[in-house]
Amino acid sequence: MNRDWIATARTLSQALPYFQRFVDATVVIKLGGHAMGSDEAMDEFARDVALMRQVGVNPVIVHGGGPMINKMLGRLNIESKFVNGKRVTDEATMEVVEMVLSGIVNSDIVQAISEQGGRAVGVSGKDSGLIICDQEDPELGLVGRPTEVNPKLLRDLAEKGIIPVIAPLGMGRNGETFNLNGDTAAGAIAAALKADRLLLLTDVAGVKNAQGEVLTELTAAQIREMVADGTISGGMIPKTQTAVDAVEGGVRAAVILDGRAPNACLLELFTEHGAGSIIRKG
Ligand SMILES: Nc1ncnc2c1ncn2[C@@H]1O[C@H](COP(=O)(O)OP(=O)(O)O)[C@@H](O)[C@H]1O
Ligand SMILES: CC(=O)N[C@@H](CCC(=O)OP(=O)(O)O)C(=O)O
Repeated sequence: MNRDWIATARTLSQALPYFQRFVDATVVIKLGGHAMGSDEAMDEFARDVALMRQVGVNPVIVHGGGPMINKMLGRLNIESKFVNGKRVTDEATMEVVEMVLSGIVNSDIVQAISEQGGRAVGVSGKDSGLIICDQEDPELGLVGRPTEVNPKLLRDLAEKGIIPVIAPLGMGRNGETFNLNGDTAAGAIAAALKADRLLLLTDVAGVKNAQGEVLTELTAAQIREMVADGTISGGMIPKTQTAVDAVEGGVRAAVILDGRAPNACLLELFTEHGAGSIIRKG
């Protein structure tokens, strides 16, 4: 018999204890815009998500789309400005953000999962009171800070085997639409669901120290120091902050990993190897 088939059967057999460990587990996956490099990467991600559902995991997808928003704002000659990894969002920018996140990125992910045989439904944090926000900081304009998350919709979907795909938007108390950083939205949802894992998929192998080495385990105290001394900067600031808030909010563990690596989610969940930087309650 072809040796490759033997290896495949063996791999499946070795995954059994991991499949058993994660049956009924809730795994919130944040797919960053930079991790959605190509159609092939998207298809592979979608296949991994469909497989997770097939073996009894409840995946909940929260996506970003920063690079796609930048591109559309560029086409419309609207300037992009970021403060500590968050987009300064005026009304014109908010319209474009909502259009790109809900209208393009969200539906692309839903379609990709459906093509792999998964049942996915696209929503935003504005649907069914999922994410209620206050303004985070007047300097950032219409950027929200989640104050209340109502995960009932997500539980109902999970019960029916449906995979929610969530655009990071929030609703203000007066009906305003807020732009949320994708990591922030994923962390708030993971905490509300008391998820077993929060996987933050990005375009680096993990959190790097000043020497450029990936740290496989990190504590909240280490992260605070690395943000203060500038070792962690830009988009990695909300990402690490999210990981800390999530584990302090009841998520078992958060992992920052390279979403462009082949089968990144499967590697992390179903093999001994693991991947990226893990943050546990410390
Ligand atoms: N200490 C660090 N370790 C790893 N990446 C870092 C660090 N500090 C800053 N970064 C930057 O953070 C980026 C990831 O954040 P971001 O671009 O917002 O990703 P995403 O679009 O996936 O949310 C990396 O590409 C890297 O340039
Ligand atoms: C407030 C804020 O910054 N919102 C983000 C939402 C998208 C996002 O988070 O995209 P990535 O995960 O791909 O970076 C933005 O406007 O770019």
